[in-house]
Amino acid sequence: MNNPLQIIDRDGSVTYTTALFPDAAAQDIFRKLSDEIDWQPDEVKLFGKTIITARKTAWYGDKSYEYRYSGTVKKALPFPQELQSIRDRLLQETGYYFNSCLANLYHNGSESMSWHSDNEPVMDPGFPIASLSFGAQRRFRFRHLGDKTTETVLLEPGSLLMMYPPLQQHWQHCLPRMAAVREARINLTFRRFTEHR
Ligand SMILES: O=C(O)CCC(=O)C(=O)O
Ligand SMILES: [Fe+2]
Repeated sequence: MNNPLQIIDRDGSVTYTTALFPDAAAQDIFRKLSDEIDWQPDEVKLFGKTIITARKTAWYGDKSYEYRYSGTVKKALPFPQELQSIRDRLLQETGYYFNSCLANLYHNGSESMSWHSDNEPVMDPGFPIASLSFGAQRRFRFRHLGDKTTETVLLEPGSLLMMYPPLQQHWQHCLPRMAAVREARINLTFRRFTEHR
């Protein structure tokens, strides 16, 4: 693993590490996750209409946590084998034990994720979010809510992006479209769900 690069260092912090998983390992993980994850289209409610996204997602957790967003409720599935071993590796590398994971599948560069912060009340605000990338390389952007400063990072396959608190209170992020990208990308965001409510 290479040394982490500091992307943001105010109002929270972001570090980026290339090759947490080297090329061959990252490709192997991509194949396994393609098969293993229970990919489902996402339902997003916008202005009272339900929109089915092309991007697919799946949500995993230690317990069947319920996660409400955009007018829908999701129940976490138990961690499958490959995802479990990736979580073990993250614990070993970062010292953080993540009890949930949201997986995203972007079939090509036409699929994206718009500006948002991951500040849902059910997520532990004192815990970082770990984001892993496999498959196609995509740009990732941050925008400060106050002064609108932006930062851009290219997310390479096998890389690890760590977002530390209180980043989600001050910055938004997005995954823009990249029309030229033909290949699929898998993203895993490991999070800490609050158990006591
Ligand atoms: O695909 C990505 O890199 C980001 C996904 C994301 O921001 C999220 O799931 O909250
Ligand atoms: Fe996010």
